[in-house]
Amino acid sequence: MSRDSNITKIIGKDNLNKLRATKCLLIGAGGIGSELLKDLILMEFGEIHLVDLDTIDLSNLNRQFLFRQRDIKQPKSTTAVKAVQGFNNSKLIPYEGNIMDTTQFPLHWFGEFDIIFNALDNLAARRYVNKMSQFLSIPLLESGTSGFDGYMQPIIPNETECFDCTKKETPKTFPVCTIRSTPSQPIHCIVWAKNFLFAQLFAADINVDSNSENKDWGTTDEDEIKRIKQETNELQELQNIILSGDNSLIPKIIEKIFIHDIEKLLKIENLWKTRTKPIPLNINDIKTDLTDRDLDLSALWSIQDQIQKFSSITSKLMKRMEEEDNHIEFDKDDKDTLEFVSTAANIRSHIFNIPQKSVFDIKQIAGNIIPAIATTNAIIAGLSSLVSLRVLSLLDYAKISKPTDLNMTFTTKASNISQNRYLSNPTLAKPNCNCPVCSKVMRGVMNIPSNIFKELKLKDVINILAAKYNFDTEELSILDTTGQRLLSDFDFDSLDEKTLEEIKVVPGSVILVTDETEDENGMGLKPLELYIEAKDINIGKISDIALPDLKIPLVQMTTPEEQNNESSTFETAVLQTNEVINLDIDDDNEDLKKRKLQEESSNATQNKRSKHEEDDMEIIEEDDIIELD
Ligand SMILES: Nc1ncnc2c1ncn2[C@@H]1O[C@H](COP(=O)(O)OP(=O)(O)OP(=O)(O)O)[C@@H](O)[C@H]1O
Ligand SMILES: [Zn+2]
Repeated sequence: MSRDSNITKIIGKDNLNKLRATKCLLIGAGGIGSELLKDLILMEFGEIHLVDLDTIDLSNLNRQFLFRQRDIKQPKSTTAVKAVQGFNNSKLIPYEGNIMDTTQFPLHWFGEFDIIFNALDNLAARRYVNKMSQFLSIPLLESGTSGFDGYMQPIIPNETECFDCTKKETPKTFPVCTIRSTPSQPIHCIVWAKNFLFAQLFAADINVDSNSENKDWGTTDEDEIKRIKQETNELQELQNIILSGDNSLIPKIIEKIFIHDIEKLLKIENLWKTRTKPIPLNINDIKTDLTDRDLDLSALWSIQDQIQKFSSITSKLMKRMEEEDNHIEFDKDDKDTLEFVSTAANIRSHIFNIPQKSVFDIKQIAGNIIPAIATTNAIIAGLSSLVSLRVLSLLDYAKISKPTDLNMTFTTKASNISQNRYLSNPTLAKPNCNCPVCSKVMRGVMNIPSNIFKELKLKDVINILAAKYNFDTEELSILDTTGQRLLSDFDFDSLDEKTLEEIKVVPGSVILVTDETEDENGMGLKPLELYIEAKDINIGKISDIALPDLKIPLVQMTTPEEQNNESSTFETAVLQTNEVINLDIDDDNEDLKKRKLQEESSNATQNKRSKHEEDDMEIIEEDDIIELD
């Protein structure tokens, strides 16, 4: 039986030829990406371009089956391509790089592909690729897994909902005061050990900004804020001990953080009115024994063992600081850094009467890991590759009459829909009319000759845009959505005389152009989002700038209720105008926190990163990072 007989049976000879002429982009060569690469090769896609920014880690080998021990530290994309050469008929092109790097991957590069597969592990890159697919109207197959959970969503620009049509959970954050003063769960102590103590002592360039007046401390208690600031300064002194390399000073570190700091905390009586008071370590428990002992990483150690291990690991890390340029990053796979964070967290837990955790458990939490399951990756990648045949209209017996006939898939557990089946696969929804990425704006590419970025002024751009789209220059607001900066509006024109180079509008920037003019019915022109591209011509002129030919429709700018609420006094009317402008800016920018996206209860993908409560402890899932403020 020939290699392609199965795929020929499924899609037919003609369609196989079309597939062989199809060029696809696969982003991510990790868990899902390895599976997808194998699937796409076996299906015989014509060209597969594979992008990944990372190198191979030991912890990848259990599921990223294309990699072997000898490949550790090698780039994922090139290694994956080498691994499949033996059974490959497709043209494979690997790239080492960040897909968001506009120099390596400019917009027109994305434009070469017929279809894009996302096999990523973070929100920022997923959102970015979603935007690129929207700008260029290229179908995107989005996917993700977390343990036994997973989802796969085809996105057909302008026809079906995009990745940003539903609100995604933002990273979990903890108030500073919980972490620094009143921990009550193991995770609080782990965050303290990793993000404050370890970062301060070993990652020398991480500067905790203790004096920032605008910082949200999570408390208004002046004494407590003062204490946190002072403690931060003292931590810097501890860093000097680490840098001195003198391990006879290790007991001083222990005394400071596990006795003196706790005693200071106890003096803030307000904190302990409703909480159990912490009990500082006993000075007699602090002994200098720097022997490096092997302890069971999945067991709970006694407090004496924790203190002993903390001392010996600190001594080891002090030595490494000399060898590693005074800078060590926390890495869950670096046993020394993991054991430092584990012992520091557990000693703090002991002091605050919080259950301790094994090093193994802390590795999961501090590394934000839900163990990845190879089978889930295989299922999701399989569905993604299979559905791509329907997206490309190559599956004659399952033809679609419209893109919303396509199905997405998610695991039932991730959606809470029904407990009786593993997968749910509803058809796709239409774009959410409030989506800041796919619905609320028109979109296009502005091509500017590369030589004129240093002479083209923002004012010139405003005039060019106004002439092309009939905008009112007096009412135009321009926002750099990449950097979240207002560049110009009716009462802010100080950048108008600056050149694009000066205001850092560069190839790859995305600007949002809004004409604030409204007619008596609250209607105005739909905002326009423009991707800035550099045109490589010899000596380009302003007249060589190319803008998309778009007919910009009128949309409702102010709702009738907002109009009715308009105040009669001048002062409040001005306030309201400002408010409307701010809301517009927020609305049209996915990353600003005040998004007013309506949550679509029918769509379950938003629940896909559920939060487990386990042993009174929160486990932070895949994309979540622990942020402190
Ligand atoms: N901006 C990006 N550009 C290119 N590749 C990216 C980008 N962001 C993430 N990736 C890649 O996407 C892949 C995601 O794979 P996966 O979820 O299996 O993560 P992993 O890092 O391999 O494993 P784990 O995080 O579970 O240890 C990774 O190989 C990662 O390097
Ligand atoms: Zn959308």
